[in-house]
Amino acid sequence: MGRSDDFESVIPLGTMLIVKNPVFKKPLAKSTAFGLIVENPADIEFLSQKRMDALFPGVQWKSDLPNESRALVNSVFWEFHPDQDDLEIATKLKNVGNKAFFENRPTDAARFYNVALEYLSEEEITPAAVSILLDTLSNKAAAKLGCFNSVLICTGKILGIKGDHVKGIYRHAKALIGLGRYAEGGEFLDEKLNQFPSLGEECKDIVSLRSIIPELMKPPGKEIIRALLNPRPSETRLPQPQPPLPVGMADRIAEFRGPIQLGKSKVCDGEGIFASEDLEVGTHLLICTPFAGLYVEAGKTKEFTFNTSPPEYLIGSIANKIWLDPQLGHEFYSLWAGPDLKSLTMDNEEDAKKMGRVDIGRIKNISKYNFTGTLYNENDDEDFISGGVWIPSSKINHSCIDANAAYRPHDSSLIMMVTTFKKVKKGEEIITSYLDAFHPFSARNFMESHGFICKCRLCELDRSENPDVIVRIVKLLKSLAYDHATNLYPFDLQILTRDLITIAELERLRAATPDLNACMMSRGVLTVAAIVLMDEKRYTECFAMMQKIYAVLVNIPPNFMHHDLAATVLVCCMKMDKEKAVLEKWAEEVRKYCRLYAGTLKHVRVGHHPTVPEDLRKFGIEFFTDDD
Ligand SMILES: C[S@@+](CC[C@H](N)C(=O)[O-])C[C@H]1O[C@@H](n2cnc3c(N)ncnc32)[C@H](O)[C@@H]1O
Repeated sequence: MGRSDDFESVIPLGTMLIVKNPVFKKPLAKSTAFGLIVENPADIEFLSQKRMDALFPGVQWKSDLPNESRALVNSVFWEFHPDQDDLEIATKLKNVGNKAFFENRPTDAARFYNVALEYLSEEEITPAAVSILLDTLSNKAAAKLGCFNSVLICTGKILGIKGDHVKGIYRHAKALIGLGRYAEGGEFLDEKLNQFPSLGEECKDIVSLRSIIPELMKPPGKEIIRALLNPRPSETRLPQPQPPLPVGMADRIAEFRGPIQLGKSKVCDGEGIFASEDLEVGTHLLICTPFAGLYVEAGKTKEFTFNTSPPEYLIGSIANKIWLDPQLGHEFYSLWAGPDLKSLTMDNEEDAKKMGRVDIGRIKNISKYNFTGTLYNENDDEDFISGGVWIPSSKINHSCIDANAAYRPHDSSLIMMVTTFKKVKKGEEIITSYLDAFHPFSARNFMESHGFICKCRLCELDRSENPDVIVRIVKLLKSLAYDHATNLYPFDLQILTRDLITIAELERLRAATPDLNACMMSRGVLTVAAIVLMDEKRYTECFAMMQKIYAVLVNIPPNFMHHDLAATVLVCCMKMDKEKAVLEKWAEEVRKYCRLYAGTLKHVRVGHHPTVPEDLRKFGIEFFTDDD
């Protein structure tokens, strides 16, 4: 719980703990101090002195602190005096709970509120205690971030005592909305607003919550899609996160499911997601919030990882969430838990029981095999951390080269969007790429990262390739002049000629399967094709090489390069005076990747060819269309 130098961040002296499976160890390998650790939050039960007295009357606990020790620790710990009454104690615990909540420790907050509630009997409650009980329940409801079923229990109690409790009404409606029960949330608010007409005046938040419900019931609009896709700033020395969503927008984004359904996967033994109708390019399939996620700003990652690591943090959040709201376990444990654990299903009675409990081993596996996000580098405080586990998108399987949909988690809001980047036929499986295809075969080790052997066309070809050819490809790629450390190309005609011969050999080595020639996407080849040949005005050669790059590129989920490479082909076509139909075709490719990657055609201004719209006008083509 909390920081050890802040006495109110730990539970007060005299609180009893029932601890199952405690272990005396260091919390992290790098920690200097040992502590009594439990991995599973469900293995600790906190009992107030009051509840202990009620459960075990007359029992004298030998472990009471000796006076000399008490004098030593008095400045650090806190406890209740014997002359304090229940209401005072409950109030103090509630306030400490609030403090924990504001310090972003919602689970600690929930524990303090639980102990506070032990001092507030709901049966024989005095009028003075009503307000503190309502406050505590209401704050506990707010602390249960994302644990909406438990929130409804708290708010149900509040509204049973006081039907017009403003925060209770607001949090009840928020929980119904969080559970996707939008219509019910709307009806509930209408009923309350009718019953208590002054409510709208007292709480503008209730009125604005009511007003966004119709929007939540529709597919997301363009403004939301653009904000979610808003790219990371380019041209910065350090990786920068995407711009944050406009204030208040996250509340207006609903969980969204496009025309998809679950089914038995065609690429693995488990489940997958399938198109339930023919899908166009750019169809949004999913918008969802993470079950557990983490965003840490650049510059704060060292401080964050002092006490924990990102995987440990996620495992802890998931465990706490299921502990606070066991019903959430039903959804979470339906995810793939790796080759060594049998998948659980609610259809099986034994499984169903297990799905309401905190099972740390299973949580660890599920977090590992279903994690999406930036990889965290322990030594780099200047990079941000963004990642998590999203339940709906976790059902999507992988192919290095034949993907048809892209994952796009927004860096700081952690809202995930999945969108098709190819046409998909009804009944076809939705496939994404967990890792880009242009990583060499040796780096695409899915056994290590995800517990499976990828059998996509590219992996099968790489696997069956003569080892000498693989060694040759690696050697050829290394010999290209592009310098990865400086991002520079040491231009000289002789060097370029040598590189062109090397690239021609790379092409020949995969001549039978040009769309599987992923080394055409390496930085060395891309720099020669898209920058050096273009600068040299050798458009015919540039166009020919870009065609080969494009054959690979179209099968890879769109990233920051796609629109710029399409624009390179388009510029070559203009320079070569190709017919208008060809220019139209490539202009449409540029538009497609601008929309897919950034959600707006204006993205054409970012990259090496910002004047494409003006250049196209000379050929009678308008780049910007009415729908942007
Ligand atoms: C994020 S889950 C995908 C959904 C999963 N198939 C399920 O049943 O819930 C990732 C797991 O799916 C399986 N998987 C995904 N793509 C695969 C592929 N191309 N070949 C074999 N297994 C794959 C692996 O077991 C992997 O660890």
